Amino acid sequence: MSEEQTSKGGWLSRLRAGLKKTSSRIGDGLVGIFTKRKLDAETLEELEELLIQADLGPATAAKVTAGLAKGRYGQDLGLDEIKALLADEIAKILEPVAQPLNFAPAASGPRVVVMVGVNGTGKTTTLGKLSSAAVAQRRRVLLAAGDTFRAAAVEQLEVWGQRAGVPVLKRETGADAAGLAFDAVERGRRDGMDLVFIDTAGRLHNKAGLMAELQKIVRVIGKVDPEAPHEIVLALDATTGQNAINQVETFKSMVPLTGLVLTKLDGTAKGGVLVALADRFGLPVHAVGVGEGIDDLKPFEARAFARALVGLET
Ligand SMILES: Nc1nc2c(ncn2[C@@H]2O[C@H](COP(=O)(O)OP(=O)(O)OP(=O)(O)O)[C@@H](O)[C@H]2O)c(=O)[nH]1
Repeated sequence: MSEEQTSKGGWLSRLRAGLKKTSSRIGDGLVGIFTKRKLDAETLEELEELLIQADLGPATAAKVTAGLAKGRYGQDLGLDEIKALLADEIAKILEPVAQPLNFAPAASGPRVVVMVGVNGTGKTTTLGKLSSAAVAQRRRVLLAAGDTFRAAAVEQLEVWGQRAGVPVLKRETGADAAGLAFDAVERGRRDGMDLVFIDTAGRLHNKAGLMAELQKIVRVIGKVDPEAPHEIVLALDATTGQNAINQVETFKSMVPLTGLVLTKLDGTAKGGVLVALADRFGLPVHAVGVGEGIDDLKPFEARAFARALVGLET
């Protein structure tokens, strides 16, 4: 087995292990619904309810159930067939959004990526992991510690910078985050970086304060490079389940989001929320986090995720 296959196998088994709580919930539910029963109105209703409980949300659960039932009404299907059909329906929703973050520089200069999200969703960790992945692809990365409010957040980003082997631009606690972002983009251009990753604070005194700060960061970056920021990525914590939907709505109303990352998929029973997010917003899902380590973030793969979600082996 090649090194890539080994690491991919490792990654897939970690994804499966991470999604175990979600997949057990779905798998056990399916056993209860389909053992010795046909695909009829009652079983389909129970399936839809199960998918809602697994955080797919009502609209997506209805869509998946209808897709699965189409042309199969009244049939007697085995459990593995049901799982495979379910995975196919889910993969159909996920495929269009499975788009890895582009690590190539933009035509206008370094690709500027601003990471936004509520406190503790994994912004800093994700940027550390993304930096490491980009370095592995021989990209030159600059990290900017835009959460200037918390000294601990800056320190944490510095630790990640050391681990990934990339420089970290920081300022004293309380410094203007937009000013720091401006400097980071300028320095990134001057130093010939491929990527400038900008961390931001998740919570200010209130929503209006956060909105003003994020909008200022975006505006100021645009003064250095009118095309920037090229990406505004929202980090979402999968353990919050349906609340992730509200977070997308909130951040979308503040800044033009270009993509999502979903963290903490390890050990949550709410992994199905990713399907709801994909269906509802259609925003690219760049990566999923399945642990706290540097290698625990991988480009999101629709089919592998869908099959792991329903508890299929491969
Ligand atoms: N289990 C698990 N933990 C994660 C994952 N991603 C991040 N974490 C942990 O979640 C916690 C919060 O992550 P941070 O990266 O500090 O989150 P943040 O959004 O930057 O938070 P603030 O700095 O408070 O704004 C840390 O303890 C991380 O190790 C993941 O995929 N799985």
